[in-house]
Amino acid sequence: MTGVFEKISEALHIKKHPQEHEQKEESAEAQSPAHADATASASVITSPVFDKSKITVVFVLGGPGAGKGTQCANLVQDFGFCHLSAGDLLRAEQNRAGSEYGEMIRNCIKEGQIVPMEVTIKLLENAMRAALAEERAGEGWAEGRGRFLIDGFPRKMDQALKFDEEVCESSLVMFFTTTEDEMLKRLLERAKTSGREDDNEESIRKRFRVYKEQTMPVVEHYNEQHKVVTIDASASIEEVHEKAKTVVEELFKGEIARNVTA
Ligand SMILES: Nc1ncnc2c1ncn2[C@@H]1O[C@H](COP(=O)(O)OP(=O)(O)OP(=O)(O)O)[C@@H](O)[C@H]1O
Ligand SMILES: O=c1ccn([C@@H]2O[C@H](COP(=O)(O)O)[C@@H](O)[C@H]2O)c(=O)[nH]1
Repeated sequence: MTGVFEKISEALHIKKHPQEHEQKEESAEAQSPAHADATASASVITSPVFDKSKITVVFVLGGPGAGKGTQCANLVQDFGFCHLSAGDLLRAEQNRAGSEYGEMIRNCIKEGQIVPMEVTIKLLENAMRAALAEERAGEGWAEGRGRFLIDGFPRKMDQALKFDEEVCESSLVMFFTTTEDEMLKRLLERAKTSGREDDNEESIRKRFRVYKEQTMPVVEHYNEQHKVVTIDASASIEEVHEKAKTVVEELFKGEIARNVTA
């Protein structure tokens, strides 16, 4: 029987990477799909696709409109990150001709609901592979290394657990906070030009509710792992940027203080 992940990979036109799970592929047994399903259900320890010692993953969380995307764009300029917005990847998949998930993604986004994790995680994994295959120049990208800002993900506990275990263990969570009133104001302003189907007051209220109910437990989870740096995003874009930049500088120097407010 083909696993859910394999079915989604096929549907998303995702090819298996030659380096993926090298140890598993060396084993003749592991080449049998039946065996793969059996081992998955037996919860045999799996190793992540990407090695944390080479690949830095920083999750960027915060409420809708807190300014995650804005700050990620700044940090790309500063540190040469590859910025992957889970929402952008889902919107691209929604609009991809022939996608069997298009309609489902559109509905979820409009309702502020979370798309089933298999889809989002496969899109992220695929985008990470593509970025690594580019063999980018610049700091942090030599010899199979890479640095990723994963924006607006994980939104739900199942995503967090699966990504860390099977794709790449995250190094840090940057958590941008401001008030709901401020986020609403920013999103309604963005709505004038964004063209996003969920930038309207009804969808925004739903997104706020999902954020509180499903994403806040993710922040709590990483807090328990001492991985969270909270950044007050109420200030100007440049002031928030300065704080975020310092956090990343400290991360790369190995001097970061965890579970702090920057
Ligand atoms: N510090 C800030 N002060 C004022 N406006 C801001 C600030 N940061 C971002 N904005 C503006 O607020 C809007 C939302 O920002 P952005 O798109 O970065 O948020 P986001 O957290 O990525 O939102 P979403 O989760 O909905 O994608 C944008 O129009 C942006 O220009
Ligand atoms: O992991 C994710 C991330 C996003 N979504 C859906 O996309 C929209 C928009 O996300 P933005 O980060 O604001 O661009 C979000 O409301 C969810 O519906 C998701 O399902 N899973």
